[in-house]
Amino acid sequence: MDFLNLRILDIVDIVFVAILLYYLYKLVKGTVAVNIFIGVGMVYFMWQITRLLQMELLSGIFGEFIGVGMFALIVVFQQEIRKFLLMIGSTNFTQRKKFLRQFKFVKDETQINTNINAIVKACESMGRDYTGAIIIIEKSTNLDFVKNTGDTMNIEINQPIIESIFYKNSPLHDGAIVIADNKISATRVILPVSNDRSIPLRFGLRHRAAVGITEKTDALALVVSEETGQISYVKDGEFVIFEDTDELINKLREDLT
Ligand SMILES: Nc1ncnc2c1ncn2[C@@H]1O[C@H](COP(=O)(O)OP(=O)(O)OP(=O)(O)O)[C@@H](O)[C@H]1O
Repeated sequence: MDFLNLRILDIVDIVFVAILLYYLYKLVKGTVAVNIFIGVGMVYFMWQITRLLQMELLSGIFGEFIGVGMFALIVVFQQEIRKFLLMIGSTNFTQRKKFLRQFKFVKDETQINTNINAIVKACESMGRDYTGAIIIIEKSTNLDFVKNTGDTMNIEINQPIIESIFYKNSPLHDGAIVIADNKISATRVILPVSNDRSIPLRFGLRHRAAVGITEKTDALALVVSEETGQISYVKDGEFVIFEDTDELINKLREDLT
C-alpha cells in the first residue's frame, strides 16, 4: 500500500505538473500544434502495436522515428518552446503593487475607476466614429516582449489622448497600445495573432491579435471595429459578452482587481 503514502511534496509535485500542463494547453490551444501532438501520439501508438505483434521491420521504423522524435519535436515546436519560456520568464511578480492585486481583498478602486472610465469612454466615442482601435491592459504578465515591437511611451491616460492616438491620420494609429498602471506604456505595438480556427471569419487581424495576446498572457484587450464600430472585450483568448458599456466597465473593474 505504498502508493497511499501521499507526501506533501507529492501534492506540490502534482500541482506543478498541473500548472505546467495548463500553460502548455494555453500555448497550443487552437493552433496546429494540437494536430502535431495527435500525429506524434499516433506514431507512438503504432510503434507499440507493431512491437506487440512482433512486426520487426515496421516497429524498427517507428522506433527509429520515436528515437529521434525528441530532436524533431524541438525543431518543429521551436516557436512554441520560445513562447512558453518567454511566458514563464515574463510573469512579473516582482512589482509589489501588481502582485498584491492578485489578491481580491486588495483594491485601489479610485485609480481603477478612473482608468476604466477613460478607456471605455474613448472606445465608445471611437466606435461612434468608426475609428478602429486595439487597447491592451497589462496585468501580472510582463508585456515587454510585445512592447519592444512598438514605441515606448509614458503618457497618463485620458480620453482625448487615447482617441488622438487612434485618429486615422495620426502617425501612431497603426497597431495596438499597451496600458500599464494608468499609463500608456507603448504604441504601434505588433501583437501575436491567434491561429484559433473557431474565431468567426468576420473578425480580421485586429481581433485575432486581441485573442492572440490574451490567450498567451493574462492581459485584457479592448477592440473597436473600424467596420462596425462595435466594441469587443477579449480575455483569456475569449470574447466576453456584455450588454452595455456599464456592464463592460463593471467586468473590467472585476478583472483588474
Ligand atoms: N498583429 C497585430 N497587432 C497589432 N495590431 C494589429 C495587428 N494586426 C492588425 N492590427 C491592426 O488592425 C488594423 C486592421 O486590421 P483588420 O482590418 O484585419 O482588422 P479587423 O479585425 O477586421 O478589424 P476591423 O473590424 O476594425 O476592420 C491594422 O491596420 C492594424 O492597425
